[in-house]
Amino acid sequence: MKSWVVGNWKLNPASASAVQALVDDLVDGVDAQSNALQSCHIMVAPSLLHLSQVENTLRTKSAAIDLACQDVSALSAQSGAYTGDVSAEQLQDLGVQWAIIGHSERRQYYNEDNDTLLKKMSHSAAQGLGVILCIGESEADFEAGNTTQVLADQLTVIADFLKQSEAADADYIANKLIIAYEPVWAIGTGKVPSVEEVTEVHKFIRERLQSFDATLAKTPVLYGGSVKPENAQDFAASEQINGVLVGGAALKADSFLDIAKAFSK
Ligand SMILES: O=C(CO)COP(=O)(O)O
Repeated sequence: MKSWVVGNWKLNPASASAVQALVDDLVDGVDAQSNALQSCHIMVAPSLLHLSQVENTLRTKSAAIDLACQDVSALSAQSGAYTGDVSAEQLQDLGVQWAIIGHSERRQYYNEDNDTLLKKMSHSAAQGLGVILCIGESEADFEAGNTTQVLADQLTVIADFLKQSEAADADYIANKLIIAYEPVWAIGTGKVPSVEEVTEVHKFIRERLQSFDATLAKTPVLYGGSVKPENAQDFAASEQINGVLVGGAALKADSFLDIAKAFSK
């Protein structure tokens, strides 16, 4: 299975010129190192404001980089009277292939819960937009030994989605779903769980997914939280870790592509 290395740019960079410099560096880097990167899917998720600019560059320079948005409307799959929202249909029309949903920062600052995420997932599926569902426990839950309980609850979004979806969605479920395990306490902190801990958690996630539907046995499960070029090799060594969701280290083309090389095995 090809690995996935996804850069979540969050609310960065601050200017369109800095976005352009980053995407240009990425495209040049991917082109120059295409052999070293061939067994790795590379994806970036710029802010909504910069999606169009990045899409334009990726299309015209034809780099092998997928495009994701960091969020999608829960209110409608199409256009409508929803001030401030961006729909799955609009994103798909722009050439965006994936939506990140359920990131812990959105759960924390926008109170996104399982009901909201089920709507976001359903709208994405209706428009053929792939979904990267982020899950992860807080530090308090980690300390209390509640990790698997928290993850099991967050994964019910998938079970609920499957219950309401039709047989026609089988292809979507098999090819357009990615899970990203991001322990909240590891995001932006420099603290990382051990590879063994992540491996165990990923096994648990995979078992849960398979209990929902056998086709989910092959769903990629990524790790996220303080991934850097210095630790990427360690995570890449685990068969259970199918790639990474990178924040801070994705904001420089060199460090992001060094991580991608570690996963291109
Ligand atoms: O939240 C993350 C990616 O979605 C991880 O962020 P950092 O890599 O900056 O810890």
